[in-house]
Amino acid sequence: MKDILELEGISKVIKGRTILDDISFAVKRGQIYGFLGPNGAGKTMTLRMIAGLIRPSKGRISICGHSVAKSFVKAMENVGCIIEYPEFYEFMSGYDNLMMLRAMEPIIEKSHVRDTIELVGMSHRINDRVSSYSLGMKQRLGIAQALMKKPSLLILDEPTNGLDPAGIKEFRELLKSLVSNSDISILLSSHLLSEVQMICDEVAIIMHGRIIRTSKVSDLTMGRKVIWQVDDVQRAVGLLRNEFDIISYVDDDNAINAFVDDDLTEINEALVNSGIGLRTVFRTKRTLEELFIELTGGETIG
Ligand SMILES: Nc1ncnc2c1ncn2[C@@H]1O[C@H](COP(=O)(O)OP(=O)(O)OP(=O)(O)O)[C@@H](O)[C@H]1O
Repeated sequence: MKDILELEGISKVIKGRTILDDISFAVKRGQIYGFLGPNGAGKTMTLRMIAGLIRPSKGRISICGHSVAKSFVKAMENVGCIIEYPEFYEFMSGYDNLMMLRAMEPIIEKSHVRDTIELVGMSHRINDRVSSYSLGMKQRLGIAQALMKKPSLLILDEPTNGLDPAGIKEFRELLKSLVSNSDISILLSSHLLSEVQMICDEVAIIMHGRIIRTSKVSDLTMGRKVIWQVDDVQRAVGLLRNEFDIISYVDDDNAINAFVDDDLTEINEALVNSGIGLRTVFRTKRTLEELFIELTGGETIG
C-alpha cells in the first residue's frame, strides 16, 4: 500500500526549546490513523506542520508523494483539515456556507457539494442556519467543508472534543463510512485512548514531543490480561507474587488483574491447593490505556 502521508525525522525548536523531536510515521491509503498523546505532547503542532501552517526546523513531510517544502501547492491540494475549530458564517445555512467555498473555488462541481452533504449525513438540516446546529452537526459541516476540494487526506485535531457520548458514537460511524465510501485517509489526534482504539487502524503515540511507539492498534492490545475473582484476595495476590513472580493489581470490583501469557492451569491449581476459593477466571485483551501506562512508566494520559 502506498503512503498518503509520510513524516521523516521532523523536529521543531522554538526559542531554543525542542517542542518536537525526530517525529516519524506514515499513513497508508484508506487508513484511519490515530495520533495519540496527552495535552501538550505536540499533536497540534505536528498537525499544523502537515497542513503547511508551520515549518519544521528539520525533517521531511510528504503528502501523496509531494514534498511540503518543495511542492507546497501540490502537497496542499491533497489535504483537507479541521485544526482547532471549524469556522462558519453562523447566520447563513450550512448549504450557503458550502456554496461560499464553491464561489471561491468554482472548480468544485455542484454535484460534489450535494454528494458531500449526503456523505456526511446532513441532508435533512443543510438548509437551516448554522447557528441552530448542535456541535455534532457543526463537526459534520466542518468535515463537508474540508472535503470540498476532494482531498486524499483528512486531518482532524481532537475531533470529538465537546461531543456527548451519543455524538462521539455518531462521529465514529461517520468517519468509518467516509473511509469505506470515498477514497480518503484520515489522520486524527486524540488524548482519548478508548476513542483511538475504537476508530483507528494504526496509531502513533507521542509524549513530550517524541514518538514513543507506532503500531497497529490490534498489535498494541494483543497482550493478554487475566482476571481472577477469589474469596481471599490478599492471600492470592501474595501467592501469585511469591510462587509465580506475577505482579498484579486489585481493581474496583475486588478482582485481581495481571498480564500473563502463560498457561494458567498450574497457577489456578496452586490457588485451589492452597485453599483459596476460585470463583471465576477469565482472559481479556489489554486495553490501550494499560499499554500506555506500561510504555510511559505510569504517567497518565488525558
Ligand atoms: N508558538 C509556540 N511557541 C512556543 N511554544 C509553543 C508554541 N505552540 C505550542 N507550543 C508548545 O509546544 C508544546 C506542544 O503543544 P501542542 O499544542 O502541539 O500540544 P498538543 O499535544 O496538541 O496538546 P493540546 O491537546 O493541549 O493542544 C506545548 O508545550 C506548547 O506549550
